[in-house]
Amino acid sequence: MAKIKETDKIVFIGCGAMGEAILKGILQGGLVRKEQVTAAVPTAKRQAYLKETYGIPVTGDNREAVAGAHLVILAVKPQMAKEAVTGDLVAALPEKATILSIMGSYDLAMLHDLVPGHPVIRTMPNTPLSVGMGMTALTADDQVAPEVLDEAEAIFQSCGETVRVDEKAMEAITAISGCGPGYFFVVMDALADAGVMAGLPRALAIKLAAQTMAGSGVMGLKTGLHPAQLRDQVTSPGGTTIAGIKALENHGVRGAFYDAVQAVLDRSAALKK
Ligand SMILES: NC(=O)C1=CN([C@@H]2O[C@H](COP(=O)(O)OP(=O)(O)OC[C@H]3O[C@@H](n4cnc5c(N)ncnc54)[C@H](O)[C@@H]3O)[C@@H](O)[C@H]2O)C=CC1
Ligand SMILES: O=C(O)[C@@H]1CCC=N1
Repeated sequence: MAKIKETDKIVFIGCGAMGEAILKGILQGGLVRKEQVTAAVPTAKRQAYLKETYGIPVTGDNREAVAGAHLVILAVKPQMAKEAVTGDLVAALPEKATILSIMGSYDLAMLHDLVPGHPVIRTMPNTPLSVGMGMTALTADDQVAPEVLDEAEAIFQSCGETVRVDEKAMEAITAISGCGPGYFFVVMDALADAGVMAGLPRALAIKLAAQTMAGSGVMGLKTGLHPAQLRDQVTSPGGTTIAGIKALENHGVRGAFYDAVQAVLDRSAALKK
C-alpha cells in the first residue's frame, strides 16, 4: 500500500455522512495523522462536532482550508458542488493540488469544468469503510500522477477494498456498492421486524439479522463460490429455507433489485442534467 507523506495535507470540502466515514476510516487505519487532515463545513455545530470527535483542524472557510493542500476531497452533494467550489476557491488551490471527488453522478468531464487545470480522480466509496469494510471504485484522468493515484487508493485501502475501473462502469458501481448499504439496511431492518413478529426481542432480532448478513457476505468473499451454490448449502430439500425463499421469490425480490438498480441509473442520469 502506498504511503501518504507526513507533510501532505488532505482537505475535505464537506464532511457529512460519507466524508466522516472516510475521515474515520483513515484515522483509524493510521494512514495519516490528524494534524494532516482539515475539514471545511459550513455550520458551527458540525465544525464543533468534527473538531471534538476527531481532533482535526476544522474551518467554515473553504478557501482557507485548501491552503497548502496536496489532495482535496470533494464530499458535498453533487447539487451543492458549484456553491462549494467557487471560482475563488479554484483560484486559492495550490497549483499541484489533485482533486478527489466522491460525488455520485459527477463525471470526470464535469469535474474538469468545476476545477479547471487540476488533475481529477473520481471515486465511489460506501459507508462501511467507516468500519474498515468499505468498497471503493476509482477512476482518474491521465493528468493524475501515478503516485498520487496510488496515494488516493491507499486512503480507501486503509479502510476496505478498492478497484480501479474505466469511468463508464461508475454509474453501475454507484447503483451496486455505493447505494448497496442502503438496500441491505432495509433488508436487515425488515428481517429483524419479521423476527419481532415471530416473538424475538428487538435487540436480539437485529443482532441475528446483522451477523447473518455480515457472515453471508464474508462467506461469499472467502469461498469465492457463486451465491447460488452458497444458497444451495442452506436449502435442505423439502426443508424450511426453501419455503422462505419461495415466499421471497413470490414477492419478486429479484425483480425488486433489478428495478432498484435501474432507478439509481435513471436518477444519476437526471442529476447530471
Ligand atoms: N452517503 C453515502 O453512502 C455516499 C455518498 N456519496 C457521495 O458523497 C457526497 C456527500 O454525501 P453525504 O455525505 O451522504 O451528504 P451529507 O449531506 O451528509 O454531507 C454533505 C456535507 O457537505 C457540507 N456542505 C454543504 N454545502 C457546503 C459548502 N458550500 N461548502 C462546504 N461544505 C458544504 C454539509 O455541511 C455536509 O457536511 C455526495 O456527493 C454523495 O453522492 C458517495 C458514496 C456513498
Ligand atoms: O444517495 C446518494 O446519492 C449517494 C450516492 C451513493 C450513495 N449515496
